[in-house]
Amino acid sequence: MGVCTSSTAQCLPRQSPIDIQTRRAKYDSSLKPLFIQYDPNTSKRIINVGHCFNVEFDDSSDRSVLSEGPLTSHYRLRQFHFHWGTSDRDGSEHVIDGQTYPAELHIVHWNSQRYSSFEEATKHSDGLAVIGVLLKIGEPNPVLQNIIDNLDKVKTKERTYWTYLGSLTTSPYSECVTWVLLQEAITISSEQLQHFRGLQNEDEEFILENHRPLQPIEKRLVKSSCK
Ligand SMILES: NS(=O)(=O)c1cc(F)cc(F)c1
Ligand SMILES: [Zn+2]
Repeated sequence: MGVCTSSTAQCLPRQSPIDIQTRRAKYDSSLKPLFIQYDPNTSKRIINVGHCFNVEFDDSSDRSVLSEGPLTSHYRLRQFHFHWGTSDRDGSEHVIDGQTYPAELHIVHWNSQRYSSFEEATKHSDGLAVIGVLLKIGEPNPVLQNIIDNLDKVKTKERTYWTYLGSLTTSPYSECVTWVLLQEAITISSEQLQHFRGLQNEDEEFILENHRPLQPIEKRLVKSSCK
């Protein structure tokens, strides 16, 4: 069945982002640790896509992959990007117990085990896996400063996470994403974050914010990898 890009009779909508109500998240002992293997040499370029900037990767082979966790296939790294707000008070897309964060990193992967391309994968309910990392204001983050060369430092040890079935948070909002939201935020300084708001879109207007409003959780269950 193809994915829904809006609520239709056949399927309850599974839109993103959502408010993660941690007390309602259910511990699932079958959830395995994430397996993240990134080769920084697969990074290609930074491109301004109008509403944000994407750091793109060479996804012509499985050199940078995500598997395990809630996933039953291996997913190939495609790009990462950020969402932010007009001030440090909000900007993240996901919200934790009603708490917004100043920004959110999305590391986008597509199911290269089952599909032949990113574009094809977005048409299927198990097509993408996006790691969401919340950013909080704190010390300047050297990794963010050089995130391209240090992507593998973003992965790492036993990270605990929430996971749920959702969608792209920008048009066409395809319901093709298994979301894996890390429970530990990383820091970014207010000055580093200010650089994001200096980006301009195709009309040379500053991109002051680019986060989508919260979407209804409907009947979905958020699972947690830890008690
Ligand atoms: N923001 S998001 O991670 O859901 C996303 C990822 C993507 F590859 C394409 C999109 F349009 C949106
Ligand atoms: Zn995103």
